[in-house]
Amino acid sequence: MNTLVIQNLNLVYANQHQALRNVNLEIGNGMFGLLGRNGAGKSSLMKTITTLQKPTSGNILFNGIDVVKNPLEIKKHLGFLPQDFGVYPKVNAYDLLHHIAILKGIKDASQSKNQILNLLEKVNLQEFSKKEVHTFSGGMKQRFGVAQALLGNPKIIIVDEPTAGLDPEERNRFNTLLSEISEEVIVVLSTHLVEDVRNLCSEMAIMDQGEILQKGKPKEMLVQLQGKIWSKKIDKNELVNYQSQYEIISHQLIEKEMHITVFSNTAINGFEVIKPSLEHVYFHCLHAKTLVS
Ligand SMILES: Nc1ncnc2c1ncn2[C@@H]1O[C@H](COP(=O)(O)OP(=O)(O)OP(=O)(O)O)[C@@H](O)[C@H]1O
Repeated sequence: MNTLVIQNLNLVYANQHQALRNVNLEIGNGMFGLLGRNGAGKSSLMKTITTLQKPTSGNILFNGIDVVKNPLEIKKHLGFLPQDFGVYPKVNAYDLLHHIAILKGIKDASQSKNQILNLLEKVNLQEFSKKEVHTFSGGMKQRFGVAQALLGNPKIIIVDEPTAGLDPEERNRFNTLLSEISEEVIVVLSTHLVEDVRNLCSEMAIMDQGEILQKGKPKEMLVQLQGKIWSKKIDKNELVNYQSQYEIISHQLIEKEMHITVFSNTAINGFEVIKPSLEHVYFHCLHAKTLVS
């Protein structure tokens, strides 16, 4: 079992913007979802875990070793799929993986060749090994990104917003691949898509303005909202009125009719109770934060 322990992590950028505020997390093998809107601090946390940048204070322990002091300890076990995965133009998939294998310290030529061929098969790109990577579709590039992240048999894989820009079919294929590889390694998935977390992750954290607002198992978070989510169809002109009275966690126009979803510990006249979803957990969590601050 691998472990990633993050303790009291703070990050203040040179312009004095505090991107991480006292972050504490414990992550084991499997898929961990880090959910937050744009600017929440997810990439800042990912880059700090991968040691691309140093935190202002706090600790990161990978399998018990302090990686801020010993960055190599995580780097040699790390696969990283960053948000903007740049590729060199005019280089085919096989050659680019070969180049990355050398950068990762895989020196043995036959070992490198075997790994590359296996990985191309795993991500279903074996037919395209001689095709230039910059000509790949978005989904193919992301799968190529997974292949490069898996080179060298990492114990921890960090993926930052991996499904942005993928069509639904590519997203499904990509997500299936991620969940297959997560059984024996840690996969940290940063995303603003609740759906990806719901489908894939057994543990999650919700982040906003550099802080972890809530963490745990999605299933348990859903149980906590049982019997507290209420829905009603209203006239859209009444929305402001309802907003002043209730904690509206979402409103949606469905076939020109306004449906509101409200958090309430007790029954509300005229509303029907509905089954909580992870979207409700997320929006309630963000809303509760706005009420406190
Ligand atoms: N190098 C930097 N210097 C100063 N501020 C930064 C730097 N990088 C990020 N920020 C700021 O820190 C905050 C968190 O950014 P970060 O990229 O970590 O968020 P995010 O959750 O990954 O969002 P996104 O999905 O949009 O990338 C933002 O307000 C951003 O503008």
